[in-house]
Amino acid sequence: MTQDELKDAVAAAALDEIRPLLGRNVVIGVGTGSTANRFIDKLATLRGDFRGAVASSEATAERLRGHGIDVFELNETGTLPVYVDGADEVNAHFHMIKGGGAALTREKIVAACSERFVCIADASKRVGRLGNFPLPVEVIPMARSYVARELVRLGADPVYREGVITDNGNQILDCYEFMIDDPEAMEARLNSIAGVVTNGLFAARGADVLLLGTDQGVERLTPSGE
Ligand SMILES: O=C(CO)[C@H](O)[C@H](O)COP(=O)(O)O
Repeated sequence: MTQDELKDAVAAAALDEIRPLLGRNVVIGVGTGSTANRFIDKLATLRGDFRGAVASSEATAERLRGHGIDVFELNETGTLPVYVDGADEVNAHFHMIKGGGAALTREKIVAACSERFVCIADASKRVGRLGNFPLPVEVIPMARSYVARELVRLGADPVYREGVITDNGNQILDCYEFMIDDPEAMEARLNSIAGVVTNGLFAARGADVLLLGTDQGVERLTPSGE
């Protein structure tokens, strides 16, 4: 199967995963990226079965609205039952690198506010150790050079993602050559650098369900193996 077919398969599986959670008053969290987009397109078929969605990016909000799905501000909704999103890498502990699409901050906020994180990913995203994919760090623009120097001190090779402004008006440094042995500790360490808004490690709050697209079908995996 092609990578696009695998993305389609996990998007369809996510629909089955969330269907029992839906209801007239239910608002769900929706992520960003090409896999999430496929999920959004399929979600449109369930439009009458739930109230609407909180989007993790302006692009996602626009796509949802394009399908006639109501988009809510997170401040209006309280805790969400489920958040569905892709990942750039995911390890055996369901820790992830995210933010390839520069939406990491809002993704982390919506994930934090959701009872369950359903990660949808094709098999190429599964890794033993996080870090082959360059780790994105969102920074306040005036702090970019300072944060880059701090990242070098930590062993990374940060590269400014030129021309990209996040939905929050900030900039992105992508950390190359940065293999991560302890994702939780590194997530906290990076967040302690002045000027860092968020980093793309989702470890303190990883995925609760991983729907992994493989040539043999979609595997449904949970940290406990249930
Ligand atoms: O974190 C993200 C966007 O900020 C995406 O979830 C991640 O980049 C995966 O994207 P795709 O589904 O296109 O491979």
